[in-house]
Amino acid sequence: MNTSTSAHWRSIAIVGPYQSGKSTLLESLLFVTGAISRKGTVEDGNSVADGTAEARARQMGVEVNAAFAEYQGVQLSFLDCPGSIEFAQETWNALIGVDAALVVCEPEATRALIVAPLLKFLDDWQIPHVLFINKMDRASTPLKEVLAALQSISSRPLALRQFPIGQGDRLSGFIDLVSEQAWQYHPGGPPDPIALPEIYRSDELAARAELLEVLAEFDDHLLEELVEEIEPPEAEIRTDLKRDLEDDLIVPVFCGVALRDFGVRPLLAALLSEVPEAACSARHRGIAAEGPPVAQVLKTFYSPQSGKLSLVRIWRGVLADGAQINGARLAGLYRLCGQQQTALAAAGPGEIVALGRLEGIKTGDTLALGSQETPLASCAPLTPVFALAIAPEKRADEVKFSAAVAKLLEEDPSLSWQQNSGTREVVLWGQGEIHLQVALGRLRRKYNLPMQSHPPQVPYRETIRRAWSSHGRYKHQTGGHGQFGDVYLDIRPLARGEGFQFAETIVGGVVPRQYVPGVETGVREALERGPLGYPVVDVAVTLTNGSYHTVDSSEQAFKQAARIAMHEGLARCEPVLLEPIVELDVSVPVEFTARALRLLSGKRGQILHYQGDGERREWDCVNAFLPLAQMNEFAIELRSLSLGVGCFAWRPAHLQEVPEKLAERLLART
Ligand SMILES: Nc1nc2c(ncn2[C@@H]2O[C@H](COP(=O)(O)OP(=O)(O)OP(=O)(O)O)[C@@H](O)[C@H]2O)c(=O)[nH]1
Repeated sequence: MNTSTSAHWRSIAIVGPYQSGKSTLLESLLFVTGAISRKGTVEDGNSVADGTAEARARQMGVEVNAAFAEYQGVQLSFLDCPGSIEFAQETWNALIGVDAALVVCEPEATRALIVAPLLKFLDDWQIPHVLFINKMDRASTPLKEVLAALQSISSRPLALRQFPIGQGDRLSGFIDLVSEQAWQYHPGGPPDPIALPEIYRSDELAARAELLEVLAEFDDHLLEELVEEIEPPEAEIRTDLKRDLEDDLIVPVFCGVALRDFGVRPLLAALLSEVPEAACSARHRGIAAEGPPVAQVLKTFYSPQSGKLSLVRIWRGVLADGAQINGARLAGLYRLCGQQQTALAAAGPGEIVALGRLEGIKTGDTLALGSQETPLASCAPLTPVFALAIAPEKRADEVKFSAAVAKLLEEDPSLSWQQNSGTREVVLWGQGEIHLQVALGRLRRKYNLPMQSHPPQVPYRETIRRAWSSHGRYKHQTGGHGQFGDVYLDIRPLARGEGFQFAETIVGGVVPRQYVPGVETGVREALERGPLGYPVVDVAVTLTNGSYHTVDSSEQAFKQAARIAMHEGLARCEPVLLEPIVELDVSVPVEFTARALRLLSGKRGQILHYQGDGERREWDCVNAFLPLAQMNEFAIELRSLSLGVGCFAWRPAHLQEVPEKLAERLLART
């Protein structure tokens, strides 16, 4: 293998909505290229992409899978990415390291919107992409309508490359709109050339004219030819197609049936001839052609055979096993194809390989050999929106818990965890219930750490509505010298968010100075658990009076007296329950705005305002307050009402009184 030239490498991420057929398409691509001799299926759990137990159990992609094929002298790296929005971080991280994305979608106009977040990401990062409309054997909507729906969410013009012959279960072939050659699908082999059926002639001409018009937008010479009704040479069209994809100006569209390998060969041919070469992609990312090796980590994972592996895209130079990179020594360099690892001595620009045991290196990091390299842009971790309280099933496992969770988080940057001091729970945060259940499954399988989980407790607080002057006296006689403390405390509510204030207005030394800290400690301790059972906030306490005993008084005795005064006083101050409120920025397509607003209101949310999303046409951004207790359900229901594309960012806002009836119900449960 020649590792010094990038001309023979193409790396392609296979992305698209949940269950659109990405893994099936990968299987077909590997079969057609001869990388595998027998096709597996997702249902049987034996496809290349069904590597992990979690993916097999759920029959869905839950992480990026790398595969490799060599075809017509070109080495192809494929990254099959999960489609579920809950695993979007995996997909985003992988996308920044490829030459192009192959977006697989279904032939349904009503579901085109699901592709919108993906297309936005590709546009934002200027990643060239090709669309493959899969499952054409099930298409019931005319292709024209599907294309119109997809065009409405793509900022780049779509360039249809094939016109299907037949529809749905009558699909029999396609017409290549560049060569105008018609092909008949041939189950189990390449398509056969056929004469262009006359009944398709006018549709074909119209579709071809549209393709040429799209290309002419970026080529004045072609435009002149079209105006003068000169038939452009095929070579000119092909040159335009290659250049326009390289420059991310157009989105070529192919269609087929991945399950039956229909349309996969012409797609492959276009990938080979039109996807930018590795050096071209590096140039677009601003990486100079000359210089020491540079690579970027697209994914981190732990494998039973090799320990920590970092899947990297090599942008420049050659990496050799054993080399020093970012202060760590490369211990193993592998090409991946599903679960198969092939050890290599070195790998060159354009390749996607796994590097062994790069301690201290994380996903997104830039690896540079030699001089200081400016870090390449990487994806920020997604805001976690769903939480579960977790604990090892067996107490004895608590020791290995932290190390295992640290590895889990290294593998998946969209997870995070926190020890909630108020509720004493360990809370795992992620992108949704399936995401967290997959993470827990991984803890069980990889680290032999069975976990239990449940919805986290809400860190309620309490406060008081009215002031009270309270008296506490602690007097204790135990044989020798006794304990005596006596205090008068004014307890009053503070405005929300003001926390706690302590003051004293003692005159005449009725409580000696050295005992005042004891009083404050007693007050603070009493506030840790108020009459309703939760920490008390937004309270001011003033020590106004008291008395002492020259022998029996101590700081400890005054602390006890303060606790007594607080416990008795707080109960008379009309304690009320407070709940944490978060502020949300919800993004939804305009057709779902009304339902999102209703969902927020139905969950006790308070809508602050909403307006058009500055970044996306036909999307709204709703700003609202929502009780934290409702956030898990909100995350699930928002997705389900918006074809999975509605999303939100959030931040803690403030505490707010729980409505009386609800508070009664909550308190009755505790
Ligand atoms: N009829 C038909 N079914 C297909 C085709 N391609 C895939 N499927 C089926 O669609 C389902 C989903 O296919 P997958 O390949 O797992 O889809 P995926 O996009 O990889 O799924 P995720 O990674 O979970 O998003 C499976 O039942 C496939 O058999 C196709 O061309 N035609």
